Amino acid sequence: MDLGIDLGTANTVVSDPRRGIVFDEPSVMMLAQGARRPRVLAVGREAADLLGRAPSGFVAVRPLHDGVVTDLETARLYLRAVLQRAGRHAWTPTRAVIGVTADSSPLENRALVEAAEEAGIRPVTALDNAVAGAVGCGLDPLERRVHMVVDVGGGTAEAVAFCFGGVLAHRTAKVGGDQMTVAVARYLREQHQLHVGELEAERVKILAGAGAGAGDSEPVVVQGRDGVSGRARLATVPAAELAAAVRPVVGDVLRTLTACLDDLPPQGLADVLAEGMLVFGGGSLVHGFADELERELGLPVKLAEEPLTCVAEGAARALRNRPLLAAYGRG
Ligand SMILES: Nc1ncnc2c1ncn2[C@@H]1O[C@H](COP(=O)(O)OP(=O)(O)OP(=O)(O)O)[C@@H](O)[C@H]1O
Repeated sequence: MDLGIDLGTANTVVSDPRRGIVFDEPSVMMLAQGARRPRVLAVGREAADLLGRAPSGFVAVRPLHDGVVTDLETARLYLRAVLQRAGRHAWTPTRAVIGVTADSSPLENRALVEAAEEAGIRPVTALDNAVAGAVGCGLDPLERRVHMVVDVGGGTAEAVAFCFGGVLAHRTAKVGGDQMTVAVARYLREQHQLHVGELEAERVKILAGAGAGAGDSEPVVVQGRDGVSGRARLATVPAAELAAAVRPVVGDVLRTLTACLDDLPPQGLADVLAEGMLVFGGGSLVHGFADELERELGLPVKLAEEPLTCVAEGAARALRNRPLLAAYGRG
């Protein structure tokens, strides 16, 4: 079995070149703390549904923190449970490419590869999320022309420029979709005197993004608690207002992109100015994101067709591209 794995801080996506996307759920698992070793009770969406209502003795754990594995045993248990849910039997020989962040260290990559090997995957190759996403969108990272891609995840945004088998420049901002959620909640509190929880703020942010094609003033109905009376209340907020609320976070991403562009040699910059940049990851779906980048940077910005799954799809496709893995593989 061949698999491409995008093990993100927020979501895990697994792609099988023959069957398509076989797992696409939140990166969380619920464990029962047994006398000897922890037992996996639920993984992905089922585990996320238990958050905040798990009985005592159950603990929710995430396999990654800030994009890297911090506990080998947790990562191994998690990957094994995900593979089982993805339809892999314990005896099925499985090889995989797993996405990693561009600024992860060799030690951090080694930890992820080891966890995957212990979960029964062999061989495992780590590949930059940016390169995998580019492959998933049909770009060829081995050609001589420089491509630049931007992956906006939950807690980080990464800009990477590459060509001919090597990375020319990469920059990371420690902000992403989760900071946009926080910005939406703060905006509603300050401008509409409406207190909303994190889940409602995220729902509203996603809904506003989904209406992006329907015009700037498509309103979104928000449910919260009135800041003065404390009673439940609804508010109707135009999507454009929510785009304005997340603009400071988009500004942080923009500064990172500008720095990455500044790092490029003149001919590389010329390639990017002519071709534009490709954006993907959940955070890139927020209302007005690609338009704002295009306006501020003055170059074409293209949103991936499948921004949430292109990294896993590209990783799966890369498995059959030996020259690509030889050039960009990281462990
Ligand atoms: N349609 C949408 N509109 C706006 N934001 C969205 C949408 N879908 C997902 N997001 C946001 O995208 C973020 C998660 O993105 P993604 O799944 O790419 O992250 P990840 O790869 O797991 O994280 P990381 O790259 O930080 O490890 C969350 O903040 C989520 O709220």
